[in-house]
Amino acid sequence: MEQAVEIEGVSKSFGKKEVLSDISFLIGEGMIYGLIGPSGSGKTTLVKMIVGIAAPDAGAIRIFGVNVPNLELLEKVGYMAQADALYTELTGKENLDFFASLYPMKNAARKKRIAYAAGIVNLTAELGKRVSAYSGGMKRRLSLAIALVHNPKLLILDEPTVGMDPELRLSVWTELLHLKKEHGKTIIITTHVMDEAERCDIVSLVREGRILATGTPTELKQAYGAKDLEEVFLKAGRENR
Ligand SMILES: Nc1ncnc2c1ncn2[C@@H]1O[C@H](COP(=O)(O)OP(=O)(O)OP(=O)(O)O)[C@@H](O)[C@H]1O
Repeated sequence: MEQAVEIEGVSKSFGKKEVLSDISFLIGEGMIYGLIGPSGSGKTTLVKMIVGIAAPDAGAIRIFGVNVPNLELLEKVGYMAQADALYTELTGKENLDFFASLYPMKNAARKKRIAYAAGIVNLTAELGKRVSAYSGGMKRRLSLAIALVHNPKLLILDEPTVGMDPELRLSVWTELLHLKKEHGKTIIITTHVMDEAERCDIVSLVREGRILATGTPTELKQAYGAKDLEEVFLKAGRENR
């Protein structure tokens, strides 16, 4: 299997506080890879370094064999940050148009991608409204559509379903699974929600800047004799104290 992402010995400190400590792992192409961990464990910092918007103090990250950061990767990566970066005075459609225009796409293709991305997050009917009138969940949905709009090979989603109702969460997950299965996309997702972690092919449990354990949800549950990933997390955490 080709590696979509290679992370080698990555560390990061803010001042005296080490928030990531010698992290290494590989993400195979076509995987849904979950980074699971409590608030403050370092998931967002790690994700920002994979995207190339923060630099590690030590170590290296490669995406599709290319060292991060590299402009060549912009087209290949879709990133949904935890805080929505939207133009609130513009409509949803104008936001999508703007972000899509940053990538080389013909007009007709751009329109098609915008319609597709808006449909996935069930925002088609609201695209004409200004974002300042959107709810928190709608903003999250628009951010996800923006991450998808240029048809990237690698999607990096930082807590994408926060603020979404269960029905929409389910439909987003259905679409993520479809993107993986039918289009071979690689998806990295951070979450606190354990039933979302269960849907990932591989999960890494992150705590205090370290990876406690990595495996398929089934492997992890077997290895720790646990009934669910929550229990795996608790047991792995105790072992590492
Ligand atoms: N720019 C920064 N300056 C100083 N400290 C930071 C900065 N960014 C993150 N941190 C610290 O790094 C640690 C890890 O934060 P990070 O946001 O990566 O965690 P997280 O696992 O994504 O948490 P959450 O799920 O709440 O977003 C925290 O202690 C945080 O306070």
